[in-house]
Amino acid sequence: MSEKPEPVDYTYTPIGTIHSPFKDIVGMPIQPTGARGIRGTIEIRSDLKGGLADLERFSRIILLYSLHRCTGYSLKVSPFLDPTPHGIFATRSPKRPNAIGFSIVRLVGIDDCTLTIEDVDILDGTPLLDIKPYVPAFDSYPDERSGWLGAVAHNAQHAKSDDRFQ
Ligand SMILES: C[S@@+](CC[C@H](N)C(=O)[O-])C[C@H]1O[C@@H](n2cnc3c(N)ncnc32)[C@H](O)[C@@H]1O
Repeated sequence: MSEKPEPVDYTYTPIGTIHSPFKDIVGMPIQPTGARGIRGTIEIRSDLKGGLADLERFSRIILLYSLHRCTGYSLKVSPFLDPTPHGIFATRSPKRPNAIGFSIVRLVGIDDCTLTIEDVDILDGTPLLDIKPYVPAFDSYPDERSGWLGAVAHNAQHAKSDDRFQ
């Protein structure tokens, strides 16, 4: 019988900090589609500046960040867009076993270690873990099934967060 591997803990050091107009997790956009044109900035650590080379030629970037104001989680949640509970991994709810957020934002410009971005659904002061270029040829599958979100995803354009994940 093969032995079950021991789970390993990983530690990540943030590569920078995301700044946005949102100081409170309540009453803010729940996805970038509901934050069109809302501007923020990212301050990248100065020792990582060289890694920003060539990024300005991409109009969208993928941000992976720590949802640092969340503590704890439930395996079933009633997400913002549906009163019916769903398994946490079938939702984008912020309270998760590993509270990692994912947003595809517009890259407006880069000045030294400061990135200006738009379509920001992220709290001010959020620690940034990684940036990847958004590549439609890699990352877009518009004809795939969207589960329970298929019928309601468009509501994210207007929905605002409440206190259910505080
Ligand atoms: C529904 S989550 C979606 C985030 C991301 N677009 C995703 O899909 O992973 C967005 C909500 O998380 C909350 N939030 C944003 N930044 C956060 C942070 N740093 N810590 C805790 N909650 C945060 C806000 O209430 C926001 O409306």
